[in-house]
Amino acid sequence: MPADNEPSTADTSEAGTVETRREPGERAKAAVAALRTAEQRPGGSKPDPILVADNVVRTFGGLTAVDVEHVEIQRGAITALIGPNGAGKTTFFNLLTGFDKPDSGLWKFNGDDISKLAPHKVARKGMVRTFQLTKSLARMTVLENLRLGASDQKGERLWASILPFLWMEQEAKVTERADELLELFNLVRVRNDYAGSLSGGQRKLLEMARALMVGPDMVMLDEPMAGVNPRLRQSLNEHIRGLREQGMTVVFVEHDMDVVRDVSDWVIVMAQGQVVAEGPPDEVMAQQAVIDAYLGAHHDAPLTLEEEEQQMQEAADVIAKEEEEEGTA
Ligand SMILES: Nc1ncnc2c1ncn2[C@@H]1O[C@H](COP(=O)(O)OP(=O)(O)OP(=O)(O)O)[C@@H](O)[C@H]1O
Repeated sequence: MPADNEPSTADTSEAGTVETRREPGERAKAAVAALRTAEQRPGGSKPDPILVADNVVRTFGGLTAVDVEHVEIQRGAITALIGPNGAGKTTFFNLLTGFDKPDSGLWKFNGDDISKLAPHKVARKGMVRTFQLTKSLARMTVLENLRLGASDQKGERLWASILPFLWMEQEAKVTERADELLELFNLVRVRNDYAGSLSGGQRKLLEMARALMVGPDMVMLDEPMAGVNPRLRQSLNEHIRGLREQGMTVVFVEHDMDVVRDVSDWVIVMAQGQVVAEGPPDEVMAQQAVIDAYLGAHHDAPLTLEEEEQQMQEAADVIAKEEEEEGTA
């Protein structure tokens, strides 16, 4: 966990374990408080940035999907990345986490240049992401999915072949960590169920839990609420805040402005590949230019997963009815 990676003043204090446990939460409060003094302009500097990106450009043929001159992410805070469809948010996520290659650009995480690293190496540095459409493997159990999330931690094939006892110890630790996360995300009951049998919301929780298997410093969530029913949304919100309380930095892409207002400490607005506004949620969302750019482009927003599922169900019902009528004709 990040709390273990970072220097802890409480470890050397006389306050003992209670103080040690409380410390990440206090660090989170300090990080959020420090943001109040941050510059409210695109590319503005942050008091304690964990990620700094410069001149990140990605083109697809003639289309410039991302053209970010400079952006900084405050350590220990929750930053929302918003913007109309096609603004470049997911592409920017893909670039930062090594899932796509830029035309140009340099970004540093915890001071290290990670701009040319493959995704698993980025994860080892402490930066992990989840995907807009969940990537959990349907034919594997929930526990197996989690264990897979840790598979980049060590060269386990090497351990397995040379030092089977150490490998088994590592395996036991991975399962222990998985069980902790199952508890935290209320997934204990479905531990041995196939991931494919989970609801949309439970899959989002699994995806988030899987990202945490490597003990990251920063988590990037791509549309964590998409396809999640309203009942589970509140619980997901709390989980996102919980990541901050544990000392993690969170960046998330979200279209639902209520969620953004509710969860984020800072908002970065992208449009046409560029960062066009930054600031605390209420201030940013009150800007007319942001409202126009955002709402204007949402008239033709794609369907949510729920809407898509509903449409598919309706289509299936129509087909079934037609087949039934053909059969009786
Ligand atoms: N692999 C690709 N090939 C060609 N064009 C792409 C590719 N990936 C993204 N794009 C284009 O780049 C632009 C930015 O897309 P991106 O998915 O990053 O936007 P976004 O802000 O995440 O949108 P949304 O909110 O709809 O997810 C869009 O015009 C998109 O069509």
